[in-house]
Amino acid sequence: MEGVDYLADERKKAEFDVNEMKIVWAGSRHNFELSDRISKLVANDPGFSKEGRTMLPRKELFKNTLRKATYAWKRIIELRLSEEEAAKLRHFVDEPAFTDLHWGMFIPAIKGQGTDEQQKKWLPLAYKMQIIGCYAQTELGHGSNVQGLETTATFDPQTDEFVIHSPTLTSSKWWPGGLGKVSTHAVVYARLITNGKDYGINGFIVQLRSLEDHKPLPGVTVGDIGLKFGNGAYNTMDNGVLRFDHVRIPRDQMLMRVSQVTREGKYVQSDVPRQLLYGTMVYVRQTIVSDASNALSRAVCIATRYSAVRRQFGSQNGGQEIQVIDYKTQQNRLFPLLASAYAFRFVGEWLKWLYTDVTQRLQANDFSTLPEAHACTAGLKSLTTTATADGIEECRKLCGGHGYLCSSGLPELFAVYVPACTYEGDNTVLLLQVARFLMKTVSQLGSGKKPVGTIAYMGRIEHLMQCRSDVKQAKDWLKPSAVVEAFEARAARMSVACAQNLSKFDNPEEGFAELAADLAEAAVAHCQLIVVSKFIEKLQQDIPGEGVKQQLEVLCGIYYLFLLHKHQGDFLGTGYITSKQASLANDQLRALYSQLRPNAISLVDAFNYTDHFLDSILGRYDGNVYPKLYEAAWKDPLNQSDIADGFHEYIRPLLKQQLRTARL
Ligand SMILES: CCCCCCCC/C=C\CCCCCC(=O)SCCNC(=O)CCNC(=O)[C@H](O)C(C)(C)COP(=O)(O)OP(=O)(O)OC[C@H]1O[C@@H](n2cnc3c(N)ncnc32)[C@H](O)[C@@H]1OP(=O)(O)O
Ligand SMILES: Cc1cc2nc3c(=O)[nH]c(=O)nc-3n(C[C@H](O)[C@H](O)[C@H](O)COP(=O)(O)OP(=O)(O)OC[C@H]3O[C@@H](n4cnc5c(N)ncnc54)[C@H](O)[C@@H]3O)c2cc1C
Repeated sequence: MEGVDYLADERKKAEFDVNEMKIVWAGSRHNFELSDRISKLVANDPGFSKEGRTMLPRKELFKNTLRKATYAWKRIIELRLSEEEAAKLRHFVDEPAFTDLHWGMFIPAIKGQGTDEQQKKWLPLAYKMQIIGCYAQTELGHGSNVQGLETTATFDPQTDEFVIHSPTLTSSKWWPGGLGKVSTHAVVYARLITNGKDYGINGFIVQLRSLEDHKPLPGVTVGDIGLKFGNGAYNTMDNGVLRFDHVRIPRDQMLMRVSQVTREGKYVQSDVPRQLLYGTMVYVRQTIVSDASNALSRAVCIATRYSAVRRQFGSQNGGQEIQVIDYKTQQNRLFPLLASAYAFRFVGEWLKWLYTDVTQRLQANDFSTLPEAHACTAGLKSLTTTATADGIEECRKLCGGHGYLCSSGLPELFAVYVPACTYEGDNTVLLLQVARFLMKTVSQLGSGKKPVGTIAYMGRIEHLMQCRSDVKQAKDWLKPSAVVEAFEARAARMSVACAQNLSKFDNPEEGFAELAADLAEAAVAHCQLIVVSKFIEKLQQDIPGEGVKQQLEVLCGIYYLFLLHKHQGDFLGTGYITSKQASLANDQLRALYSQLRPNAISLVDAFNYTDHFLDSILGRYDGNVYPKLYEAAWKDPLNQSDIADGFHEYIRPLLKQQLRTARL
């Protein structure tokens, strides 16, 4: 029945002020009002309808995305939206498109690596979308190993130009989003060669297509790399292939903030570290961490609402069956994901602060916090995207059979999200970067260099190596100091154990390769410590709203106790806790599930998602699942006629043959 709220009883159970929680989730009242206004604007505009998206063949799907992206731009101009509002609008349109890379990577690359003059020339064109750009780094042969890229940019002093060339098949650019069919320009990463010497990778702005007829320019071969995982999903994006045959660009199209080539062809390295060339990746990894909470909360919202609607078994005296959300096994799979969504939200907020801080320092030529920023963005990108991708899939399973339907919204969400574990740095490769940072920190202990920031705990290494948990009863696990020390001791001990094992190798690189799996685990322990600490720090702030802080405390407890339970081996193996204390942690975790249960629906309502954004019958705000599932089935193209296309060609002859066989 339309207009009935099937989840109303659940909503009445809430023990906190949901409107205040919406503000905590959004980060501020301003952010809440912005998201609320723009998400409704998008939801109410038929131009942004998602109807039938998963059924479209690739060409139509892609054209539909072009239409939507252009329509979004039209609305942005008509409504005179600010940059912040425009970014929100693109977010709520909720369809991967070339504009993600134009705004999310092409522009940041020019801002981060271009000189003032280069920014003055290129940014206004990009801001008005008079040129459309992408980020062309990865090649067919190399993605993770950026130093192994093969595209060359050779300086020709005769003409004051660079010659961009793809010398091998494996040097073909491969994967850049927006490249295949749309971009007119790219920031291309290539080996800079001048006076016969190879100076390694640098970025270059290269025009790819005519601004008149969109044809590839002479010497440029460009196209789409083909269909990707999932129906619809990321196939709205034109990930591309690109080859250069001695394409010439003016010298001033080399991005010259980090290093320059003079008119005479002399290579000049400025006093900023070369690692700034990787700055766009640091920026995007930070945005990916913030985005993880968006994707996970969507899946959790769907699975939580559906778990309250769905009933199986346990009817007594003809009464209703049990809501599946009341099964402890369902809670043990679902509630830690709900808690993780909140945890990732807060660590994302903190990472944004860290990124802003490091950017301001870089502008003042203070490069001291860059290694930590790199380790934090790489590690948290890896941790949050892995947990989110796995979490979305778990939510699909939590919805039983109906979760497998595209109309649940979960298959598409998973297909769109899962490449986040690979793009912007493969998650294992990124963990190994964190491990290098940890090993460097351990090796410098005792040298007088005091570890600071997220690694400050290593400064208390002697204590952390020998302390023991003093938890005596389950509720002791609610003390923040007990928890932080447990996660610090585990991370410190795992790092020190790796460092000790590494010291047994004559060649440190050989040791690093041999111990890589242990090192990656130590990196995970360090990153989990960051997330737990930032959640606990959040709770130390003044949080208004009746019951809001209490709910966040429950979520925080579930987040760390679930991790403690899942990684019990680490905590027990490093000798910080006893098996009795591990069991008490589990008792406390179960108690927290019971406290969370009446608030579960309101905690997902606090995400403030419109039904348009969720795009899920199982996650509908009103819980009116069954009639809508039934209705949706009849919209499938297969149901346009009672008799299937192909009946006369295939089914009928088959039936006839069976008839003949039966008569034999
Ligand atoms: C507002 C809207 C936002 C919307 C969001 C926009 C985004 C849209 C979303 C999705 C679309 C999809 C986008 C996907 C785009 C891409 O995938 S682009 C391609 C990304 N590629 C990678 O991430 C490659 C991964 N590889 C690397 O990062 C590195 O090459 C490596 C770190 C693995 C290199 O290893 P290695 O060769 O050992 O390093 P070196 O180059 O020798 O450098 C060593 C030193 O440099 C330090 N370092 C490394 N990376 C960084 C960095 N990023 N920043 C700072 N420092 C770095 C490293 O720690 C070493 O330092 P030490 O020498 O001091 O130890
Ligand atoms: C949807 C999508 C969009 C993308 N968009 C862009 C874009 O816009 N622009 C762009 O330039 N690129 C883009 N990429 C490319 C992406 O950045 C790379 O695919 C990514 O960096 C991983 O590199 P790779 O493919 O070389 O993986 P590989 O490095 O080949 O990884 C293969 C396997 O080897 C392992 N491995 C590799 N090196 C090591 C090591 N040192 N130690 C241990 N294990 C290792 C990995 O863990 C992985 O399991 C995109 C990719 C995808 C999937």
